[in-house]
Amino acid sequence: MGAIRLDLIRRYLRPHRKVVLIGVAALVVVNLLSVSIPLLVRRVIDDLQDGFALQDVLAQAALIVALATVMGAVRLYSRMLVFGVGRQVEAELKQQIFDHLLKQEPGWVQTTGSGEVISRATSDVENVRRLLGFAVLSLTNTVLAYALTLPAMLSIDGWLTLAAVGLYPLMLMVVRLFGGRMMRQQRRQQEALASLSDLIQEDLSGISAIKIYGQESTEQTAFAGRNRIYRDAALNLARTRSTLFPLLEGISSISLLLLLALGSGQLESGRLSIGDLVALILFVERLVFPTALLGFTLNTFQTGQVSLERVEELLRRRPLIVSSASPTPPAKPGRGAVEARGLTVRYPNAPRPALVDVSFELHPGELVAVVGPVGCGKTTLARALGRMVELDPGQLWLDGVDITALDLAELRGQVGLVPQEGYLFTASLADNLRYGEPDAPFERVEAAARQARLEGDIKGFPDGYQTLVGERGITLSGGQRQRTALGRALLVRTPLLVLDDALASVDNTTAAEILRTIRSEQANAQSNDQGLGRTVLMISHQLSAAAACDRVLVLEEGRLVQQGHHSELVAERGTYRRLWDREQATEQLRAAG
Ligand SMILES: Nc1ncnc2c1ncn2[C@@H]1O[C@H](COP(=O)(O)OP(=O)(O)OP(=O)(O)O)[C@@H](O)[C@H]1O
Repeated sequence: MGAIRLDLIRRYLRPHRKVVLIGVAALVVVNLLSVSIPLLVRRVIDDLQDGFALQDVLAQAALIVALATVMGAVRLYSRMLVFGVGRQVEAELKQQIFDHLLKQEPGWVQTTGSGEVISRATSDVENVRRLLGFAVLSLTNTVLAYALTLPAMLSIDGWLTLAAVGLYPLMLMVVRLFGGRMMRQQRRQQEALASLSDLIQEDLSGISAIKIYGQESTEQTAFAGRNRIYRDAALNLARTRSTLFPLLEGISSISLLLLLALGSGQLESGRLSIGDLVALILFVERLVFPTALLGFTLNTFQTGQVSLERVEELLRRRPLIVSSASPTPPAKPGRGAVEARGLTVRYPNAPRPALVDVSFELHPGELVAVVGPVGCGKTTLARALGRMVELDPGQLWLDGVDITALDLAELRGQVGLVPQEGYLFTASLADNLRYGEPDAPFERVEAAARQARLEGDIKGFPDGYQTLVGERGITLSGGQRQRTALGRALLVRTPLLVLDDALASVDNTTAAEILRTIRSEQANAQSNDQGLGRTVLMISHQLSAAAACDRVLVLEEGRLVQQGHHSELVAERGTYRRLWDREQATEQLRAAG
């Protein structure tokens, strides 16, 4: 058995120490009462040898019943207190883990696997609850039972006591022998369960891909493999448990038999009264349960320990992307001016950087496109602007402030990032649109929907803006989903808007209308003297969309290889011209065929 992390257990229990202490005090009372009852029974039985007095017997019996009732009530109270602490710690820990998960960068959750994270946040936390509730209660109870019962037994007969409990160390040896194995098996079972949950989650998210490629049977085989591993792990653990506990029961029964056999001899020789023997039997019986329970308790301790460490490991994980300790306030009002100087981004464990030495400027109110072959780093650039990937300081500035020096919440209030796959929460369409500003009035929700060309679609939905969307709501088309994500970003008036291929599923006419709206909004802001209008960086696979922008940045293999207006770039030899020629050829083929 690994070293018990008492420091961790103490730390978790510290905020509840008053309740735990009252619970333990109640257990002391329970055990004192529990020791006094066999002693009372002994007196009654021995008094009976001297003659039967109904009044006395009834009085003693009433006392025993009263004591047993009080004992039961106090035991119930102590259980409620200590189990309550376990539940309380469980609730606090779940909240702490959830808060902690929200602080992590998205890349970590993706690489760790959500099944693994969910398993730690649920089943591991439950094991911790059992450790702090059941295990602490029963271990304290066992210690108290021994501490109070053994002296009482020894005062009756030392040798008989030794004979009765002499086999109990053997019981502990058996527990120790099986303990390490059970701990390893428990860990394997938890890992297998996490891997099974990962697969279910992944397959549910990728169900369309599975169907399109007809890979149901491959996935079934993969599931069967992981399911088998989980089943075997669970069976191994069950096998160890089911060998251990009958062994413990057997040993305690032998103890009782030994006491009866040796005790009756002592009775005959007159060295022991009947009351003494009955009391000893009652005492040994009292110890059977806490000792047998010790097996369960140690088991719970072991699994709880494993889980406690897994939970601690999760809570120790420091997010890579954090606000600066003394953040610089953003420029107010924000103008959306961006400067990148030698921007280099490398994902953790990636063999080479996704962006290398990229330098450019975005002027306030500009509409700039980013194009380039697949995997050239376009999305990474979008993520860098929203600081969704870790950056070294001194590479990227927003309105003259290094973005790593900005408070994260402030930064995200300045940069609207619209990903290609807009996520919809299970909520009304209106609430999805106002997700970034939950208190935004309905007029702004309508305006955002109008700008994102979503209004017409909403009219066709059963409950209009109140239609439930997301996982449990109606299914939106890819284009509707994208336009909702765009509307959500447009509602929050960030000075910089980054569209990461956010119009890819929107038809060309609608995409052009949306761009025109953004353009006229920029122009209005400039002519109304409301500043220069928001700056827009638009990542696109379609060069025809880039042609309508003020400027185009061309990336290739993580480097900025060209920049300029579309008309300049098509006139140059280079990546842009190559991509443009290819797009034109594809268009012509499509028109011809
Ligand atoms: N989370 C990640 N961890 C490690 N490497 C990554 C991660 N995301 C992207 N990459 C790698 O970084 C490089 C740039 O990827 P990025 O997604 O920025 O390209 P992109 O130009 O947006 O591609 P596409 O046109 O396909 O959308 C690629 O080599 C990619 O494999």
